Amino acid sequence: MTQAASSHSDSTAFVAVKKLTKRFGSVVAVNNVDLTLSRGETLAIIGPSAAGKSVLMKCLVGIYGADEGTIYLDQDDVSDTNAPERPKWAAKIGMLFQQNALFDSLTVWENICFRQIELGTLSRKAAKERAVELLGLVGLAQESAELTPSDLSGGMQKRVGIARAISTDPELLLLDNPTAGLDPVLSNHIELMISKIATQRGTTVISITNDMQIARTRYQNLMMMHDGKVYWSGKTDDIDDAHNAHLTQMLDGSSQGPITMRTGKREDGIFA
Ligand SMILES: Nc1ncnc2c1ncn2[C@@H]1O[C@H](COP(=O)(O)OP(=O)(O)OP(=O)(O)O)[C@@H](O)[C@H]1O
Repeated sequence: MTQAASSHSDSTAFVAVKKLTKRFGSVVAVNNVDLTLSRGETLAIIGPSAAGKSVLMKCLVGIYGADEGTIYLDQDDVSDTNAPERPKWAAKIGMLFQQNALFDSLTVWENICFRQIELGTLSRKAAKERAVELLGLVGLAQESAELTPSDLSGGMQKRVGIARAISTDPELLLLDNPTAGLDPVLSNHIELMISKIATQRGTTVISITNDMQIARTRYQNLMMMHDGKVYWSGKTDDIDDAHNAHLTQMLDGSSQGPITMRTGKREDGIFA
């Protein structure tokens, strides 16, 4: 994935982020971040609060443009929000937002196929059929289709959000904390479902999580962010006990600032 771990050159990369920086006033939310992923690869992004994880994801989906650096998706330059290639990518990216971003005034099925209804790419009848099919895929009963988000539990809302994110059969799936606030059993269930979707459809998945165990077991690659920077990135298979202990400490805040990982991959000059 990232330069340290990928065996692919940038010309074959599906996601290629180079020296990306995004500021809000004096806050450097994303600071000189590099990220390279091949098509069909999965990546977990972990890091403490305000690390820049969500802002990075919002740059990828096109909500924010790059202040510096570039974002290429399948070799299309989408660094700016108004890049000519951006509209094409709107349909090729599915995203689950941190708070699900479901519309309370719409039914579950209308939420799931919101985009298709708005753009008129599906009739309402076809959209409902598609939504019901997706409900089955995320493990919800078809009777849920006529409910509204406020009728659903947090876990069910997450599933509806994921169903909406995959409703266009996206090439790139971005998930901002798909298991936040859920109990471990449900978290595991949802992550298993995401792995299956990615494998069956060949989808490239980038997911933010606060759970090291899930990151290590369900994703091929891991990137740790802190203060807008990448502090570690590599294959999850390469994470040994020492990495795991240090990364977990950074994640839960019990380690302050830069740490030395003798066995770690050098990234951003932090690890020796
Ligand atoms: N729209 C915005 N305007 C101003 N500052 C912002 C905006 N969005 C994010 N930030 C700031 O950018 C920094 C990174 O925020 P981000 O949401 O990416 O963090 P995060 O790693 O996703 O954290 P969390 O896990 O708590 O969601 C934070 O300092 C945040 O306050």
